[in-house]
Order: sequence, then C-alpha cells, then structure tokens
Amino acid sequence: MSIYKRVLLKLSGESLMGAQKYGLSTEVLNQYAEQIRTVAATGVQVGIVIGGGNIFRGLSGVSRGFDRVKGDQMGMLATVINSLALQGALESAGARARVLTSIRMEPVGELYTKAKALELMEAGWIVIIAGGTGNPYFTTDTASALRGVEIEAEVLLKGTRVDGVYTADPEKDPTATKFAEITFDEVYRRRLKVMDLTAFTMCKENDLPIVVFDMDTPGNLQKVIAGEPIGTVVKND
Ligand SMILES: Nc1ncnc2c1ncn2[C@@H]1O[C@H](COP(=O)(O)OP(=O)(O)OP(=O)(O)O)[C@@H](O)[C@H]1O
Ligand SMILES: O=c1ccn([C@@H]2O[C@H](COP(=O)(O)O)[C@@H](O)[C@H]2O)c(=O)[nH]1
Repeated sequence: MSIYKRVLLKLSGESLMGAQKYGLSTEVLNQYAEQIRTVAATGVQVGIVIGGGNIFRGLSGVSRGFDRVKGDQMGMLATVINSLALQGALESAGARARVLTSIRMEPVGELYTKAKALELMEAGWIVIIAGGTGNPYFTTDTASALRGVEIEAEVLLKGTRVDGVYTADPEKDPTATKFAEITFDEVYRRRLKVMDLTAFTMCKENDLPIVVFDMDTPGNLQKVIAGEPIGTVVKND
C-alpha cells in the first residue's frame, strides 16, 4: 500500500560503503535493491538520486590540491558508478531499472530529460538519475530536490543512516531528541543540518515535503511509503 503515486528517493553514497572504508558493499546494494523492488511492485513510481561520498567529493579533492571544478566532475562521475551498481542490484532482484545521466554519456545511460524520466516511470521502470545536477558547486541533495520538483514527485524521501531529524547531530550529541514532524522555517531557525541549504530551500520554495528516514533497516522504505510515522517529515506550515 502506498500513500504516494510518485516519489524521489535520495540515497546516501556514504551508506553504500556499509562496514567498508571506501567503495561499494554488495550487501548494502542488495538490501536497498530489495526494498526498492518491493515498493515499486506496489505500483508507486520511483525516481532515485544517489550520492557519491563513498568514492569522491569535490571539496575533499580541493584540500589535496585538486581544482574544484575537476573535483566536482569526479564526484559527479562517482554518482554514475553508484547508479550503475544500484541498477545492477535492482536487475538481479528482478526489477526493471534504467539510468538517465545529467551529463551526456551514452551508452552508459540516456541523457536525462523530464519527459524521458516520466515516460519510463509511467511504463513501470525505476529511474535512477545519475551525475548530480550536471554542474559543479552543487551536491546530490540539491540534485534530488531539483529532480524531485521537476518530475513532480509528491515527496522527497531522504534515506540515510540516521532515523530522522534531531535537535542536534545524533552522531555527535547522545542527548539529541528526534522530531516526528518539523517545518522548514523551524529547521532554519534551529540551524539543523537536514540537507545542504540550497537543496533545502529548493524544497521549501516548491512545497516539496521531505521525509528523512533510516534506509539501513530492511522494510523501512515500505513503511514510509505506506505513511507510517517512522522518520521525520519536514514541510511548510
Ligand atoms: N540535526 C540533525 N539531525 C539528523 N542528522 C543530522 C543532524 N545534523 C547532522 N546530521 C548528520 O547528517 C548525516 C546524514 O546526511 P547524508 O545522508 O546526507 O549523508 P552524506 O554522507 O552527506 O551522504 P552523501 O554520501 O550522499 O553525500 C548523518 O550522518 C547525521 O549525523
Ligand atoms: O550536482 C552535483 C552533485 C554532485 N557534485 C559533486 O559530486 C560529489 C558527490 O556528491 P555528494 O552529494 O557529496 O554525495 C559532491 O561532493 C560534488 O563534488 C557536483 O559537483 N554537482
């Protein structure tokens, strides 16, 4: 059962490492693929954007002497590697998945357009949108907000390794408490780090609600799609 017709799922690149220090964990990929296959089988249209932090981030390159634009392009290519890996895991799980890229690179994937993404989703394909926004100085959080708004998703599902938005970073402050629901304005006021500000503002201005939830627990994606209150909902008043 789904309360949504179309969703944009943002997956953390860093989470794809699992217990490793770098790269891709087959176990995590297969676990994510199984959750996504299950919800897509209920008829909900699924668009996906994946981060690249398990491989490369442009900013970390700058600290090692890389040019920022080249570093960001390397980061965007890292998201393409992750997207192809997830596509493979989805196919192995028996799902139909296609990769569209924000930077032209056929035959790796067809160039992303809104029309192509909608055509595929309406025909039952899971669509993975790779390569971030295609531009440096952005993040995949911003890419997920942008693509979520473009494809007219009803919600941006931010699947991450924490189970919601807290009063402070729960990985640093054990006394932090979780919000079941919070407004965009309250997140600004409290300076909480839900997503980077560019991504966050894009969601607020276009009235795209965000659900932050723990993707590492099997079955959670299904629960979020069914409207169960397991994460944190961020929305306008
Ligand atoms: N107030 C807060 N509530 C919840 N999480 C918070 C908060 N402040 C900071 N965080 C941190 O945000 C992180 C989740 O962000 P995210 O999923 O974007 O990870 P990422 O490593 O940036 O992903 P990617 O690899 O895609 O760039 C968690 O590690 C969490 O500790
Ligand atoms: O639109 C975009 C998206 C991403 N990048 C670069 O890729 C890396 C990885 O993405 P994360 O969101 O950090 O996982 C990012 O650090 C940027 O360097 C980009 O340039 N433009």
